[in-house]
Amino acid sequence: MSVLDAATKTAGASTTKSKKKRQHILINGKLFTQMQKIGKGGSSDVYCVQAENYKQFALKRVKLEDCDESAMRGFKGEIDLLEKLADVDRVVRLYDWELDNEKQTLSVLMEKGDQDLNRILTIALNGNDPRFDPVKTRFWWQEMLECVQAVHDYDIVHSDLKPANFLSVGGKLKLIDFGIANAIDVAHTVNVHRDSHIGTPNYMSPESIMDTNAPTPGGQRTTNNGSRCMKIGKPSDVWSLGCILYQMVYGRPPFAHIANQISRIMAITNPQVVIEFPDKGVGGVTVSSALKGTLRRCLQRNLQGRPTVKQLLSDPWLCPEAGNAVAMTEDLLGQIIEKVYERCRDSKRGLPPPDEVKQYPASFMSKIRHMVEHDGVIG
Ligand SMILES: Nc1ncnc2c1ncn2[C@@H]1O[C@H](COP(=O)(O)OP(=O)(O)OP(=O)(O)O)[C@@H](O)[C@H]1O
Repeated sequence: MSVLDAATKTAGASTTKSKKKRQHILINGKLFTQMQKIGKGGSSDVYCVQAENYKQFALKRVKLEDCDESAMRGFKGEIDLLEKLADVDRVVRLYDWELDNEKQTLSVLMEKGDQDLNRILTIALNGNDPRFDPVKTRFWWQEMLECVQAVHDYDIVHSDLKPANFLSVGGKLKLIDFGIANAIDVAHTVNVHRDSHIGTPNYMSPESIMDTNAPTPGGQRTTNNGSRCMKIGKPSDVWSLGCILYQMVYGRPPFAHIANQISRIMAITNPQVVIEFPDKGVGGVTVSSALKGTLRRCLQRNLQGRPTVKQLLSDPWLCPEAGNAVAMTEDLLGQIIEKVYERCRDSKRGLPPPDEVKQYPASFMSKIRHMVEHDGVIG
């Protein structure tokens, strides 16, 4: 669209007819009043619309003019997925959709959310005195995990997890934008088409960046229509979740400090580039060992080593910690007592002197923290 077109479309130069068109929309015969624009994606605009009963919905309008066949398949795939997930509480509800061949638009009517997580994080991180808040972070982390677990239960990999794709609906997070998600087939790995409008690589896993157009040892190839495909599995979603958690803690995703996009992409896939996990988060707030452990495990380039979302939901970091304390299990306490008992029974060394005993608490605590941070297990 030319600058003039754009100016006359949005300025008062529109006719009554076009004004009416903008304000009232029919979707499969049902009338809606178009309100304000509430979001914008790479391929769509999202509006708040009101039904005749005053109920509000979100309407995603996708312009199909410049879409090729594979992009069309992608949009259709998204609708199929949303229909399949209609009863999943953690996925934004699809109410209706309509393809207008004449106007070349796809309209998708959905449950309306309040704001996306990107907006929530931007406000929190750009405020006057931004500080990493473990309580809020734990809340959002659990919410995100519940969302992703809900789709993983259906063997669906979202594959484009980023803060903007989590929507807060009445204080509860829900997933949106299944544009490049796909059902997982055998071996929990799928080749997923990713079209040309890739945005930021900040949340993309190393394996999703690698070009898998070359045949793999497993013999899987990508599409034969020349489109670029990637190998994606549930662990890719876990990496992306780790990037979002990292952003909440340290103020930016792990590779966002690398300004050049190509260098950033190369850093994500290069195992020599080590991810730093500083002891202090945004505003100098201490980052617990358990949290660093969770981050480390999600952000492993070796995807087999990453925890599942189910494991993350019972991860030590989600268990409340008080200050410098660590979570204790019966098994772990048993191991500690046994170690002390063995030491006391060592006739060659004799009973431990008081100075040695005084060091036990600090020494055991540091070992437990190391176990939590590096192995994600206690006991
Ligand atoms: N149901 C909804 N309720 C409220 N806001 C929404 C809703 N769906 C989308 N949005 C807003 O619109 C933005 C874009 O939506 P969406 O991610 O679905 O579009 P897209 O064109 O598929 O984007 P992308 O370029 O990420 O593929 C979202 O980040 C969100 O802010």
